[in-house]
Amino acid sequence: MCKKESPVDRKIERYKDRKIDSEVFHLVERRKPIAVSEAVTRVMKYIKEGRVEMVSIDECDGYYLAEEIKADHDVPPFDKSPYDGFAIRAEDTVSATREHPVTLEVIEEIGAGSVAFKSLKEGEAIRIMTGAQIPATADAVVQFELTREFKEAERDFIEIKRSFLAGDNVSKQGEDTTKGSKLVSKGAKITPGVKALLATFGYVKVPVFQKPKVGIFATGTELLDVGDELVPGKIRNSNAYMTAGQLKKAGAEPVYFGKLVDDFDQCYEAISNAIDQVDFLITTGGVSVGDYDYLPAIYEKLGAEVLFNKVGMRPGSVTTVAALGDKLLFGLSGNPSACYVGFELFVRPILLSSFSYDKPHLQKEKAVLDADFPKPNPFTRFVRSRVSIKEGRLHVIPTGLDKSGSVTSLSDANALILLPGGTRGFTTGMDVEVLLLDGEGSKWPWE
Ligand SMILES: Nc1nc2c(c(=O)[nH]1)N[C@H]1C(S)=C(S)[C@@H](COP(=O)(O)OP(=O)(O)OC[C@H]3O[C@@H](n4cnc5c(N)ncnc54)[C@H](O)[C@@H]3O)O[C@H]1N2
Ligand code: MOO
Ligand SMILES: [Mg+2]
Repeated sequence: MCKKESPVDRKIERYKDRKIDSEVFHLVERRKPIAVSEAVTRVMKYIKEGRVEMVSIDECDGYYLAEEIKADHDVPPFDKSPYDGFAIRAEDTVSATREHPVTLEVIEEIGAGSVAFKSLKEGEAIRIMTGAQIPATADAVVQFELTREFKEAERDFIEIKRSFLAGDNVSKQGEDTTKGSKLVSKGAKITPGVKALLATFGYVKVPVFQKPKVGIFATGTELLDVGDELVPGKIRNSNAYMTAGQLKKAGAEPVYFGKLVDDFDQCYEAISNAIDQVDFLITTGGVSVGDYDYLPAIYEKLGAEVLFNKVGMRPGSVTTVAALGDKLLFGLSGNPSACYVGFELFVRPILLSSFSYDKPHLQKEKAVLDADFPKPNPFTRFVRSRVSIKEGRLHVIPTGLDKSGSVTSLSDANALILLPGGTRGFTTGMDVEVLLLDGEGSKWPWE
């Protein structure tokens, strides 16, 4: 029976070329950190426009438009009444005053959705409701409140005590938009307001970018399922659920493949089988330099090109991205805060770019720091934080323990304070940069 390779044997084999003399192996791989902006740039070289599909208007919320929306007719499509009242000929009211009102005979009544049969002659009015098409021969509308109605010999009349001009109280055809106008760009997120336009212009089916399928594996022998009881040495897998939530929020479809124990062969097998089933693959954990951190060796065996494996940032310095052909494999850190930040900085922008969304990166703003942050920042630091508006200014405060292993600082965070590498000693009241987790995004927030 052949002996199973130990993690140390495996490292010796992997690093044998990095020998500095005949005796000494570097069992710890030395990684050279690159700047966050450079790392994001390397990922963004892999942008591919997403596939287009038609979805029912009932199901299109949260998708991104794959085509611009253009008005194919005027809105409103006809002159219409903005009030409940009477459609009149303005010229009939020229002499109307409080003392000498004019009297008009009401010859027909129309509600919204109906069109008048009769045409107005001098001295006549048509009772009209809000939204109804203005009769061809009318040119103004008088609200009920400005008239006095009366009956005489079984006929209906109104009295008007002031004059009106042609066009008064008429919502003109095309006043909202005219046929041919560009209204919403390709790549826009479908919001309730966009849906109103889709419905207005008859989109029973909406052309959208398909949600990319993004596979998730959580690696770690210590991981329990959510429903498992805690046992010594183990923790529940939170990253898979967090990442799935981030994917859904970014408009992608998470495909959770489950958790993997730290065993090279099992991880390699599962990962290589999953790649063809998804557009992107995320793994969490196992990317650092530990004995059971197998992702680097798995990328090597897959023949994937590692775009980077060390970024000058905290948390998430070990975030690794590899490309297998044109498919990206995101090796996010196992530490929950590092995993979260790695997703927001590297995964989210390429997903949004595949929808032609023009602000795929987190939105950068300035905020007033509401707490001291004395720690030094050897690397660019992303502090999980909460922004709020106080007296018209954006304020920010960290949401909890600032360690990459912290999970509790994430629940309340709606921003990341961005502290440049090489700085220290931020104090209450200072201006800092923040990246908004729920903002509309930015084209490029990096220097
Ligand atoms: N000698 C060194 N050690 C470490 C370095 C280093 O440069 N030299 N980097 C540290 C940094 S920075 C980070 S971040 C972590 C990254 O570790 P991995 O990405 O390899 O992740 P694991 O080792 O698998 O786990 C780390 C941590 O996260 C917990 N974890 C893992 N998966 C999950 C999950 N799905 N849900 C919740 N928590 C999870 C795991 O139990 C560990 O506590 O490495 C440092 N070490
Ligand atoms: O990758 Mo680690 O998160 O920098 O702490
Ligand atoms: Mg590790």
